[in-house]
Amino acid sequence: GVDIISIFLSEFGITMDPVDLDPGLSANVSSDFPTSPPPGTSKRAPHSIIIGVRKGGTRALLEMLDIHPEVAAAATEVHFFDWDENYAKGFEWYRELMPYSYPNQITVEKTPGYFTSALAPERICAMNSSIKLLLILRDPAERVVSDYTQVYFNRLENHKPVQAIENLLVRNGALNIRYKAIQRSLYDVHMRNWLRHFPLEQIHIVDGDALIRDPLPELQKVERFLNLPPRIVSSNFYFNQTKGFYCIRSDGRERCLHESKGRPHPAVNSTVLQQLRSYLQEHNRTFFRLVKRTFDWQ
Ligand SMILES: Nc1ncnc2c1ncn2[C@@H]1O[C@H](COP(=O)(O)OS(=O)(=O)O)[C@@H](OP(=O)(O)O)[C@H]1O
Repeated sequence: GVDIISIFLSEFGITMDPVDLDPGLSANVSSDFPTSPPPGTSKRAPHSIIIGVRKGGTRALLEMLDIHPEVAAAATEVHFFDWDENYAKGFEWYRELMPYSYPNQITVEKTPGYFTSALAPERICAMNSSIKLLLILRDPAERVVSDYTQVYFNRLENHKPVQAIENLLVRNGALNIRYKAIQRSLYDVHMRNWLRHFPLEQIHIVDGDALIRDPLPELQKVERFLNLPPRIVSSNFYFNQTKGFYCIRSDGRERCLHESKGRPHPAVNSTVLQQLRSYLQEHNRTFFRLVKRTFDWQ
């Protein structure tokens, strides 16, 4: 049940878990916003939430969706539904953190921790049971390595000791399935929790690997899901050779995501990686059945 998941998730890796630093874009975005709200705008509860997954490409998805003139994106991660101390501040506190938007716009926030939070689904459902949810997922084994890499760099920055990924993935010769990064990649476990509160049709899954290779088709699917008129076009994206990722061109400006997005991953011992992949395989299959769709995660 839900409690078992949360106990399981919180049991291991707390000490190595960073506050989720997500600086967003490297370009100066704040200068776009005037100090007083534009006439005719207001702060409104989100019409859609990007619920995760951590390291799935949530920042890229939000920034790319924000190209759309009818989208108003929250500037920072809010962590309202997954952090009890924020949830206790109440709904008005949450709404205040939303961007000013015009009546024809939809408000979108992203907090990657919602997907693996035991309580976020019922809390979001209590706010708005017909809200449209966006979930961006990538190959769950690759996600584990990305998660490790994020923690690794945060620890380096904070002058804390770091470990090789194999030391975290393996305990006493076996795969350490209690490692938090692995737990977060059990998409079937978390998805079940969401499907208890929302019908599958209300959760659109964005293929995070496809978004990296070619963002436009994934964004077009999101436009349709959100009933937005098609406004995002191929010239909104250009491949930056130095970064090795697509960057955004919009309103006459070009910008890439922050340098913490798209970091090189460490090489993982192939036997350990194989152990990880075979452990995830059964969970992936269950997940495909749950969402009535497959992904090329192998
Ligand atoms: N266009 C573009 N530019 C840069 N990075 C991109 C892009 N599209 C997707 N990604 C992938 O996004 C990964 C980070 O995911 P998140 O933003 O969800 O991370 S976080 O949970 O908010 O920390 C990040 O993971 P890493 O590669 O491990 O750094 C990227 O692979």
